[in-house]
Amino acid sequence: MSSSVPVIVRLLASSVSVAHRAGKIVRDVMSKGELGIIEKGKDDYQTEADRSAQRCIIASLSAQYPKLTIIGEEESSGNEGEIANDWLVSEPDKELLSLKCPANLQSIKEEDIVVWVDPLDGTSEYTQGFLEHVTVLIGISVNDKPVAGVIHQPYYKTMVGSEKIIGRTIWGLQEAGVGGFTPTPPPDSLVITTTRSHSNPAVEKALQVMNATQILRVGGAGYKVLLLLEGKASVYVFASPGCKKWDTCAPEAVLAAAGGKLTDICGNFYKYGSSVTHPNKTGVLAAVNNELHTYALNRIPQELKDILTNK
Ligand SMILES: Nc1ncnc2c1ncn2[C@@H]1O[C@H](COP(=O)(O)O)[C@@H](OP(=O)(O)O)[C@H]1O
Ligand SMILES: [Mg+2]
Ligand SMILES: [Mg+2]
Ligand SMILES: [Mg+2]
Repeated sequence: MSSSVPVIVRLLASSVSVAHRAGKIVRDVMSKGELGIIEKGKDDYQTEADRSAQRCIIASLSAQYPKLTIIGEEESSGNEGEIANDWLVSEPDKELLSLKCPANLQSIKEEDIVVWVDPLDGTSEYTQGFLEHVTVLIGISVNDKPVAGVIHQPYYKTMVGSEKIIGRTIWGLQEAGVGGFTPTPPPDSLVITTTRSHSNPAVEKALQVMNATQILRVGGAGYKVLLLLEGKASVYVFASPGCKKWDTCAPEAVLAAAGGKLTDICGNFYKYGSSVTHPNKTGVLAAVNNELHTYALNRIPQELKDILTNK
């Protein structure tokens, strides 16, 4: 049956299942307590959870979709050996298989798709115990544009009767919409979200000029976009390089499917083709709708935009 489902929809359904599995790996590494932290650069860490979750996601997706281009945040050491069988996920999420595929994506082939994987977004927060901020991100792009994405939150708790369910998976597909959560309108006053662990004077300058009633400093691009989707903040501002394509691909896709917009701080969209450079050098500006995006864009001083674009 699934072969009659367009590849974009199948891939999204598979990504939902595999993100769920990767989330369990993230929790298991934490409960074992051996994080295996490696410092990749200044304020830039990798743990056993980042490495293992990425292996699970890439092995599972490439086994089922061998012609995809998959780009993951973590470098592979090349001598990791066989992957555990229970890390290989092959069942797509059944409900998502019935999603209506937008007409322009129906005949897209595997080889036309670039997948951006952030196995653990919010690593600083993970190591410091801010576990709600942690997400697993799988972004699906076609012709440079994020068209679908998954944001999985491994530590989100829901009560179903007296039973506690851990983890949730939010997804979005261009034109088809979003799922896995209840979209909520933005707050009445301007609430901004930004980095918790990577601030600098340019980031602070861009926040000062916004005239916000509240600033929520949280970890991860995925979690910040979740705050937008759930009506806790209306704008995400990060006037600094540091985020990469794997940080923004899935969040941009889900936010766009919900009616929002994610660009750089000059208002330009990033491109997600296989040959682009990884850093989002000109920062991140995201909002729940076009009006708030334009408001924030106009407030950012030209001087800051010039610094980030090296003018
Ligand atoms: N100055 C910087 N150096 C390295 N990574 C940065 C960075 N600024 C942002 N990032 C990356 O962008 C993501 C969101 O950052 P933040 O939480 O500060 O908003 C994080 O992804 P990872 O946790 O997946 O590495 C973080 O590492
Ligand atoms: Mg990282
Ligand atoms: Mg990240
Ligand atoms: Mg990461």
